[in-house]
Amino acid sequence: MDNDKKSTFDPKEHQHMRYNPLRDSWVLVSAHRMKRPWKGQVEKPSEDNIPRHDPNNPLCPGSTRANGEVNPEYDSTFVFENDFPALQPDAPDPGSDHHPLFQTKAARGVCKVMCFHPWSDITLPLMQPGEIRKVIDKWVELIEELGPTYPWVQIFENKGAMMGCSNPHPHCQVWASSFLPNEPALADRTQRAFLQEHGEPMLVQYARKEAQVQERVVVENEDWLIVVPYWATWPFQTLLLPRRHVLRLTDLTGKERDSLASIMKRLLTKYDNLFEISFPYSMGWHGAPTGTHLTEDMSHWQLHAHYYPPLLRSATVRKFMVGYEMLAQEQRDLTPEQALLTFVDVPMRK
Ligand SMILES: O=C1CCN([C@@H]2O[C@H](COP(=O)(O)O)[C@@H](O)[C@H]2O)C(=O)N1
Repeated sequence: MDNDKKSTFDPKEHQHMRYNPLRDSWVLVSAHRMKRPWKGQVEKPSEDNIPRHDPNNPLCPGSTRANGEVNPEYDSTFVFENDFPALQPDAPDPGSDHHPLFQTKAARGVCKVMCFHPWSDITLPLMQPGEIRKVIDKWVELIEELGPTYPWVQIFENKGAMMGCSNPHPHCQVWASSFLPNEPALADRTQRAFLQEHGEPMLVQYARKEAQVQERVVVENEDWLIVVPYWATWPFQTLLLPRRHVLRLTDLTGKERDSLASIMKRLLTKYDNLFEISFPYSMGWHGAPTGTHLTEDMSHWQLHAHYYPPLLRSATVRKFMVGYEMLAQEQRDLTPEQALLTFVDVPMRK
C-alpha cells in the first residue's frame, strides 16, 4: 500500500466498521459516500393539511371503527383492540413433531392501538409535556396490564406514511406476545453476556461513558440521555437511555416520567427541525422481559428506546436498507458524530 494510503486514520474520511454490542453485529461506516449524486427515488413530503377532526377517520373521537364500534369522545389517550390483529389470545397449537428444517411454534398475544390525543393534526413534539406525560402513564398501565400474562409487550410507533403508518392520527401500537421476539431475545443474550463479563449492565456503562465523552449526545437532562449511538445504522438513529439502572417503564418514578416527557419533546422537536418537516420514524421501547421473567433476576437489562428514522440527507431522500445491507451487513454514509453535528446546528424553532 503506497504511503498516502497509510495516512492517519480519520473516521470522518476513512471507511471503517463499528461494533453494535446490543445486536452483536458490525456496521460499515463509509463517511465519504454522502457526496455521491442522487438520481434515485425522491419521497413526496409528508402531507401537512391533516384536518383536526375527520369523522371518517376510525381513530378519531366519535368515529366508527371497522368492527362497527363507535369511539368515545375521548379527550386524552384512547386505547382499543386492533380490529386487524397480527396476534390473538387463542389459536390452536401447531403441534411439535417437526423436522429441524420445518419447525413451527405457537404464537399468541394481543394487539392494541393507542391514540395519543383527540386531534389528528397534532404530533408528540407539538403536544404539551403534561399531555406527553399521559401517554407515558398509559404505556406504563398497558405493561402492568399485559406484562403478567405475556413475556414481551412491544410498544412501538410508526410515524409518517414513509414508515408504513396507515393512519395520520397520532398513535402507537402495543403488541403483547406469548414469545420473546428475535430483537429482544438477542438484546437479552448480549446484555446478559456483558454483565457476566464486565460486572455491570451494558447500557448503564454505555450511558455513563457517552455522558463523559460528549461526542454523540443529542439531548440530556438529570434523568435521561439521548445519543446517536456509536454503532448507529440509520443516519439519524437515536438511543434514549435512563441515567440510573432501571429495568422497565413500570419502575420509573413520577419525576422520571415528567423528565422523560420533557426530553421526548426536545428530541422530537429537534427531529422536526432537522429538515423542517414532521419527521418520520419507527420507534420502540425495550425493557426487561415480563411474564415469568418478572420473578427472575433480569438485572442485566437496562430500559431503553430506539428511534429509527429513514431520512438520509433531506426531507425527501431516505436511506434504503437494501442490497448490501440485506445481503452483507448494515452500512451508513455519515458517521454518528457527523449526524450529531447536524442535530446540534439545528435551532429549536418550535
Ligand atoms: O377501524 C380500524 C382502522 C385501523 N385499525 C388499526 O389501526 C392501526 C394503525 O396503525 P399503523 O398506522 O401503525 O398501521 C392498524 O394496525 C390497523 O389495523 C383498527 O384496528 N381499526
